[in-house]
Amino acid sequence: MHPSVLDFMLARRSTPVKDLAEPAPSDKEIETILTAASRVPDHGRLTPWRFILYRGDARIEIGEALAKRAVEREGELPETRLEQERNRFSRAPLVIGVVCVPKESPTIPEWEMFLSGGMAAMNLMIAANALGYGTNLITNWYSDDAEGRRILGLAPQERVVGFVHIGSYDVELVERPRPALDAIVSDYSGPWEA
Ligand SMILES: Cc1cc2nc3c(=O)[nH]c(=O)nc-3n(C[C@H](O)[C@H](O)[C@H](O)COP(=O)(O)O)c2cc1C
Repeated sequence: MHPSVLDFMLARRSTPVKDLAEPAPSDKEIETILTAASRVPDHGRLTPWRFILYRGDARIEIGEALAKRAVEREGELPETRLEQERNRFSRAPLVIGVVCVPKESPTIPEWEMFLSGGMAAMNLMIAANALGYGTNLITNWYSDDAEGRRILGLAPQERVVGFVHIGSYDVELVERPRPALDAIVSDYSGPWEA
């Protein structure tokens, strides 16, 4: 591995969505980002994912629809909350939805298709970061809601891997605690026993 890739991986972190601003990646950069995102392990070459670009006015229309859906689910809501829902997809200049598209397979479990989707999302973020953009993957309530997914353009059988918010930023990224390796790594010590 090139040392700069390792340095990047050892320091990478997400950018808070509130700090993601214009300019968004250009069309050419988006193509590069999505080419990298498509280059991931994929058991059986099923391509069990796709990408949806949310940009421009579409983000405003989605916000209105999500605010309406939030009221359907929860009843009357304060204006501050409605404003939060309206802004969900317009806070960052570009949001890319990573969508898992389960494929029929006699041998490959759906679980592995989701894992491949997660890898696509990670590659997508790394590529955007390598081009100098900040990223943050969000799922939120609308990923868990069939009508929310429909509003966002997903078919009934599809699921959200994550909505990757992307933009430029000029803030210092604050580090967060990371797990200590000795808490999560061990040598194999035989079959599990309860
Ligand atoms: C599958 C998944 C879903 C997430 N959904 C949300 C979310 O809905 N809202 C949120 O504030 N953060 C969410 N996060 C966390 C953000 O991505 C968070 O900023 C990120 O994990 C920060 O860690 P990092 O700096 O190591 O990238 C989610 C993370 C994952 C992996």
